[in-house]
Amino acid sequence: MTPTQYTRVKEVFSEAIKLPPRDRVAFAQQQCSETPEILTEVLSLLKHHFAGTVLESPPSRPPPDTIIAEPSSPIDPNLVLKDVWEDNRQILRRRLIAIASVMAVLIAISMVRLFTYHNAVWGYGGRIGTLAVTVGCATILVYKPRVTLLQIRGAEVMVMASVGLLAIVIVVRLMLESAARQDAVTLISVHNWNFFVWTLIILVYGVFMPNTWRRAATILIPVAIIPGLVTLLAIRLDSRVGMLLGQDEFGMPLPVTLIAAGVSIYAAHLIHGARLFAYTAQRLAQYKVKRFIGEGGMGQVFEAEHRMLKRPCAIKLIQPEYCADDQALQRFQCEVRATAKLTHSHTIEIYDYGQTKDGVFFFAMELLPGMNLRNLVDTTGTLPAPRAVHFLVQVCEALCEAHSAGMIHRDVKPANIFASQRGGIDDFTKLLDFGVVRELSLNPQHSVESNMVAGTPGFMSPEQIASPCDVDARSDIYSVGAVAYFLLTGRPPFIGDSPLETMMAQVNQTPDLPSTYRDDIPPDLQSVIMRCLAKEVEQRIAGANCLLDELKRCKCADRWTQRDATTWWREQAMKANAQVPTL
Ligand SMILES: Nc1ncnc2c1ncn2[C@@H]1O[C@H](COP(=O)(O)OP(=O)(O)OP(=O)(O)O)[C@@H](O)[C@H]1O
Repeated sequence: MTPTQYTRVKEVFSEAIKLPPRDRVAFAQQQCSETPEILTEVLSLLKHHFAGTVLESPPSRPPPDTIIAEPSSPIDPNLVLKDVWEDNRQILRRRLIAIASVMAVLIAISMVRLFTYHNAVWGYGGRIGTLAVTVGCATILVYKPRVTLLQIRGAEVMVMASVGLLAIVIVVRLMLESAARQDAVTLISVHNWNFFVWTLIILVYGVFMPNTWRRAATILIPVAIIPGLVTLLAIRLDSRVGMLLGQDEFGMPLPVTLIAAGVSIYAAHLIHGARLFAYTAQRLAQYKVKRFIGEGGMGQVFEAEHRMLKRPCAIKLIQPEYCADDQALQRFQCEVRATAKLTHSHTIEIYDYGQTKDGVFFFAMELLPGMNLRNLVDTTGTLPAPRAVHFLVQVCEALCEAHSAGMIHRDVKPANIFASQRGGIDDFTKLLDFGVVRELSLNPQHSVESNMVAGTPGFMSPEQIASPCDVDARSDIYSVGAVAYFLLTGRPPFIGDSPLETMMAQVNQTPDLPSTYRDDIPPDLQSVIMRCLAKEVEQRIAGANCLLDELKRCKCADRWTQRDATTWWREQAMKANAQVPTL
């Protein structure tokens, strides 16, 4: 189906569900009498709607001033997913068609040159093969707009690998021929050309293909090594290559391809950021996007302001690459709906959410001044016990509400707890990122995440790893214990060489006492933390309410006062100001 057809499906479905149930099918049939594929899609959605499996309309709090382009239409998450997948797949598809076509033209030109100037026939086999691959991939992509993302990535690998292989074969062959003729001048220029062409490929790929810097690095660093390997291969096949190359007065070329890879990775990072910024600014018409705050596992966060209300806010949107992943989108929607149901002052407040006409899903939340507890510990070191308890108490208060509403956070970790300054109160804590939350009331069959290991290894409970279907509120208690451990010692209870090793340790090993790493930890607080970290859920502190009581009973509770907090934040501000260079 084309994007236009999906838009039509959405329109008919949105209109149909405004009618009484008995009239909906007839309405859809009448609207789509000439387009059976649209009718099938609409009827299928209506069927699910009857069966109650379409996700319910969120949220209970606050009634968001939704900025969907057509406010009267209800959001249908199924259609959002389809729109977004379609959008991103099409961008990648079009780019690859362009790349494959350019490659095909270049190969065709080289074939003509080969024939005209050298009258040679030896190079045709490889060129014809590569031409077939590039033209074949481009043709399939042109005539099959519904290819999956995986198929597009497969085509990308085929095009790049075939062209790369052709280039390697040509260069090695030319080098060996030059060596056999003792032609140092040609050999050196082929060698330099080889580096030049790969440098060009790396730069073009970095600028042209939309990538995060990580993905660009994964692809481009190995590619940057190829020309060096090609030279080594030629030397290995004929030692005269090495001797003749030694005559190059300027010596081996600088590792230009590695430099180009570095530049490309940086460019990919800048372009990615700029693209996102423009993407956000252009699509979120009711918001003025001010600056990029940061990026998490699946979304970017921007500081913005509502144009009419002039209210500052933070906007989170799903990364375009993740739009191809239905589970990521469902997680994103789940986060908004779950968070919007909670009203506690220590839970982040959602102002607004929606999707734009072209399918970008986002939500606006309160903008928090301050920093998350991960950054707090990383920049200023471990916390005094009273301050750690001060934060933990507020986290437990937020969790009490979530748990009593049947929600488990499942990703309580320092990066998801914000130490902010709200309403004149310093160290006011906010719990964020209900991204992997699971609503207990949901039928597990309908819960997208229930059967998956989700969370952050250093702070996950053993049962979250061993039997993700069976987690209950006590899993969050374990994570709060791990957060407490981190705040006091600067490290989570287990650190493995890999995420898997950390998860295995969560399941099988007993953590060291926090006092192993720091000797001023109050014994009563240490005992609470260790009971949170019990492997057996039955031996763990039973719930957020109980943990709240236990924390409040610790001798150091209430020893961190507002005055302490204000002094701390003032000192931080002074330090930050002192670091600003004066002219
Ligand atoms: N409401 C907000 N106000 C100010 N900064 C925020 C807000 N929400 C998130 N941030 C910051 O934006 C950055 C990205 O946040 P995000 O929640 O996307 O990722 P994360 O929590 O670091 O990672 P992950 O989502 O993978 O767990 C973080 O530095 C976070 O502290």
